[in-house]
Amino acid sequence: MKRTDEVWKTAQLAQTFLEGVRGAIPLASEQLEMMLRIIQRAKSQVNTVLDLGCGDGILGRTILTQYPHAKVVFLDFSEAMISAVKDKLQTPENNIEFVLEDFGQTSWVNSVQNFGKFDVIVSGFAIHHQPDDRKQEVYQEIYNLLTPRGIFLNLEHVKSTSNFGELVFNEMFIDSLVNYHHQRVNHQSREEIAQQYYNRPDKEANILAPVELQCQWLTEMGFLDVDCFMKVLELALFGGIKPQN
Ligand SMILES: C[S@@+](CC[C@H](N)C(=O)[O-])C[C@H]1O[C@@H](n2cnc3c(N)ncnc32)[C@H](O)[C@@H]1O
Repeated sequence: MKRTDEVWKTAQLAQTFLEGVRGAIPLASEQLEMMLRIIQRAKSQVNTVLDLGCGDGILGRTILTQYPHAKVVFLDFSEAMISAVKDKLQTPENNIEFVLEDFGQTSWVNSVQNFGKFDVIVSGFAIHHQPDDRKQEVYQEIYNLLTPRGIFLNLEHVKSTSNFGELVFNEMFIDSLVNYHHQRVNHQSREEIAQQYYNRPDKEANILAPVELQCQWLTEMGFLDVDCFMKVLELALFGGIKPQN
């Protein structure tokens, strides 16, 4: 099967996403707050973190604000994204690692194994580029990389269970893009922004799965306390905890 996710390796898409889309994601700050709240409740100590498909490292960098001494591994297969993390971290500490790797291939695990197991693994809007079989393998690989009681949280674009839900999601996202761009003195019309949204180069790379199904996979794999902790239409924060033994 032809891979559609590799469009993300281009510097142009990295720039478009980071400058024109990431900040427009509806309820983005609430999602980050919820992620931190769940991690804080699940873990009294966080020593090691993996941000899988990190982009500019927004998830890992948010965790660092609460756990500044944690070792954080930022993994992405786009060089442009890895340099964006480096720029945004400003003063890279010794405890930060960057890994240029493709988690679509099972070999990515070898590149992070030498950092030991992780207390927290987070991923944002990245795993949905994999076909469902590979998504499940990635979740199993994540499970194997966690410490006992380690937590996995996936902030993800998930599939609506109805066309109606998809329609409402698309409208909400376009409204959010319009507000975001108009605040930045980009006065494109709603129609132009909607056109760009429906024809975006990464659209074909989305292989969405319903959050209920993905939570079921995690439960069957052995994760505990599996839940969809937050969901607004197609944007969901879900995950689970690896058992002690
Ligand atoms: C939509 S962006 C999200 C970035 C970031 N996690 C966030 O929440 O803003 C998806 C990211 O996943 C990365 N990505 C997609 N597929 C990947 C793969 N197979 N291996 C490594 N990185 C991947 C892309 O390069 C991109 O940085």
